[in-house]
Amino acid sequence: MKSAKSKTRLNDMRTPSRSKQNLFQEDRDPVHVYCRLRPMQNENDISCINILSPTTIVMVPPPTTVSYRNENSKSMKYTFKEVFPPEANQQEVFDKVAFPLVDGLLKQKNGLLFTYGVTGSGKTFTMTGDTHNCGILPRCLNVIFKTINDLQAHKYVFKPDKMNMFDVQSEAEAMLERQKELHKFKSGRKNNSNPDLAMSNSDLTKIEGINEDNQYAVFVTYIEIYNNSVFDLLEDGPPSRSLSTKMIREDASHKMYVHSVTEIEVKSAEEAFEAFYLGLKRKRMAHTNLNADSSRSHSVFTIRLVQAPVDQMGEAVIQNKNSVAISQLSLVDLAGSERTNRTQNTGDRLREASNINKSLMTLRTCLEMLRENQLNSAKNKVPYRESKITHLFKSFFEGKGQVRMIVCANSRAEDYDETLQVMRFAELASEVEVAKAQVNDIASTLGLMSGRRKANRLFHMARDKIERPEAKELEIDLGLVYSLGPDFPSLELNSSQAAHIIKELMAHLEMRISRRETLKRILAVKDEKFRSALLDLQKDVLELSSENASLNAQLSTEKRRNQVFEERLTRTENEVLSFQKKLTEMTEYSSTLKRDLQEKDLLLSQYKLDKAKQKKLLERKYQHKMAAEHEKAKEIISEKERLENANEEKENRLRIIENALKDRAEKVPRIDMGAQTSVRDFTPGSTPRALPAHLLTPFSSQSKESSHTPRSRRGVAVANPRHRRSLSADGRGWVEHAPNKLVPMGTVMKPSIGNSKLVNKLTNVKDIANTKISKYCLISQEQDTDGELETKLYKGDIVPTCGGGAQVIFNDVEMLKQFSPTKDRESTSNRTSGCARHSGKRRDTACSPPQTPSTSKKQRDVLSIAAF
Ligand SMILES: Nc1ncnc2c1ncn2[C@@H]1O[C@H](COP(=O)(O)OP(=O)(O)OP(=O)(O)O)[C@@H](O)[C@H]1O
Repeated sequence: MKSAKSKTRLNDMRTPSRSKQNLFQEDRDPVHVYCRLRPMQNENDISCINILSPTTIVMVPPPTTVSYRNENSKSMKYTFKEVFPPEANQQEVFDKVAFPLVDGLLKQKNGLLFTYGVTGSGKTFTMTGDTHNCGILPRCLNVIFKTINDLQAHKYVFKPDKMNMFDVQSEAEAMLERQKELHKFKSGRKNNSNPDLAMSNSDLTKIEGINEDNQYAVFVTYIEIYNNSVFDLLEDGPPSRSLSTKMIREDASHKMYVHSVTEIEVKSAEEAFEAFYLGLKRKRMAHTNLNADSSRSHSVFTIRLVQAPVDQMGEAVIQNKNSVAISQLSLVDLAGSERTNRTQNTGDRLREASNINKSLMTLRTCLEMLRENQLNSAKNKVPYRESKITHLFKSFFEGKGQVRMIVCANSRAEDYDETLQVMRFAELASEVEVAKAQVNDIASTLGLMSGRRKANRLFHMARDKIERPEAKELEIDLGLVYSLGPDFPSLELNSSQAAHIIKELMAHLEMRISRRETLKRILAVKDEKFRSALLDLQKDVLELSSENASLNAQLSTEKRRNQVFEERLTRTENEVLSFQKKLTEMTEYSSTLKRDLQEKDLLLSQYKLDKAKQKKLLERKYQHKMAAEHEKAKEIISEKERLENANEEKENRLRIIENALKDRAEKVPRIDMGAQTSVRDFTPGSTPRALPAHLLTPFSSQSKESSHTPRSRRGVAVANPRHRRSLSADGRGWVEHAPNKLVPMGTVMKPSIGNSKLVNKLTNVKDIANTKISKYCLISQEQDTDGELETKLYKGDIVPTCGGGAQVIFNDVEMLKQFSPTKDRESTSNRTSGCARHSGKRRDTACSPPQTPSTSKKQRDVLSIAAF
């Protein structure tokens, strides 16, 4: 539904804003942006890009895309220099986009062409092509070599000086290098032709109007920018070797270049393409090592055309470095932009993707800044250095030349969101302007006439004609130049005037003799001159050769120094790079630590808040408890007073009974004194046999003692039958209540109750409201403050209640603890003072903890009364 709606809303379409201000100045050219749509992979795919005109497309957001949701389903219109439909072939694209750049290259203008787009949109196809459809790169090479075919300088006449410029070598030096190369060539060279890529043989276009008085040479470099590091793909060595990183530097004319990159001089399109394929193989190998594929890096193939005028004779290149003109065409296949969350990349792939996106982002920022500066005459610093690709492009955007961009797009719906970003980038790029290149006619500045090469060619043709066999028939009399005079007069003596003939002959001979003398003198003079000139020359030669030797020595010293400086510079640059890397890592690490610290601070403050809350809660609880304890204490004191009063009353009554018994005993005659035991003979622990059991309570002895000695709980406790273990489990019925499973402690003294009923839960009142059961014991195990396991037995009497239930009156607590005999004896002895020890293990009874008697009593009195 929504999709149909969006397709009908062409009214909503908007043309991207473009300020025309200052755009078409005479000396500036905008970046030409072309759009190429690739064919759909599947017939069923729905296209989201429609071509409105040869220069305009409309992007219709499919309903599944983020843009559809965020931007109110608006269709977007984008305008380009030209739009290539899916049916457009490689030749068309080359003719419209790259041919003008090649034309410029041959006429000393720099050019940059880059393909940009989402992964799989056809960038590599457009730039390189495949087996049957060769791309822009091979076509450019073809046209270049087709044009300069006869005008090429001999190999090694131009030699890179490693500072992005070229030296001009003499023919002899160049020949020497050629011979060296021939030797290398013989010793083994591999065929680098590629079965997957094709060179176009059909393209026989030749560019007209180039300077025929120049000699040309073509050099190629091939680099890739992977994870923001530059690698030389034509570096010497086997393809499997890992590549070293290169620096980007600025040359004397402020052009950016890759320092110490391998620059190969190529003499044919095939040779150039072979170099390209060698680099491609290297790239694939390097990426296989990194477990990645080719689209994960930006690759830059640069063609540098070097040209210099020939001399006056039209024969050889002028041996002057300043007369060399260099132009370059960089063909850039940018890595595909992609959304990392769509591709679900992780690890190395995620790092690659983020580096690609970062560099494309920097490119975008640079273009934005440039446009801003150009539109508002501002001087904002363009951040070229933030990424290697923009750093390398700096000379194109800031220098002079032509910049072309092909936006490759896949019209399928899945790519819509990313393609939209690409289109926005393209829109931005088309608003940037680049200064037009100016051509310098070096020959005219050197005062050379045009047509030198042509004249030289004609001269050679004429000489060839002269050297042909038919030319040998021509008679050229060189004898006249050095003759001693005219021919001899007639010597025939056949008349009377013979004397006259003799005179003439004599005169002729005298003239010849004098001429001979003159010639001899001239010869001698010339001979002398020649000799002295030869001597001078020899002297000069000697001087020059010694000078040459010293200059050579100086040169080699300088070269060595230069090399040392170069090495030092490279080392320093590497160090700077590694320091920068470290700095970035450390900055990242420090920001991670800061984040951690902040998180921990937050946690700590949260923890402190919680603690404060807890403390307040505990304080409130403590206050409530204390209040309750005060109340309880008051109740206990009053209960105690009541019990003491009752006790006193009982004692009084006992005393009365005792007195009465005494009186009776005195009155009754003694029958068997041995069988009777007097009350006075009662000692704690013994059982008076003659008295009724209910009278032989501790109270009797206690009361007796109390009349003589001050009351002491400790004394009582020793004799208290309740503290004897044998009585812990007397013959009465017990309810043993163990809510939790007991941990076996392996003690000698185990809580063991004979006549007992074991319950885990007290849910049934019949468990205790039973006439056979009168005692209750609650068993609990817990850790004490030292972490030792402590078993407590809370004992009490079961008293039936009037409602038919029962209540337990707790009256005793037994504790069982274990200590290691080796554990901190002193502290243990302090802690266990007043406690019994049994072969390293200790058993406490209810009064065992070091308490004052009153505290102990209090503890017993405080025992709660539980009703069931
Ligand atoms: N115009 C076209 N005509 C025919 N096939 C094409 C066209 N464009 C692209 N293709 C095919 O689409 C596939 C992907 O293209 P290509 O490798 O050029 O994409 P890419 O944009 O370079 O991707 P990456 O960024 O991942 O390198 C290739 O198989 C290519 O042959």
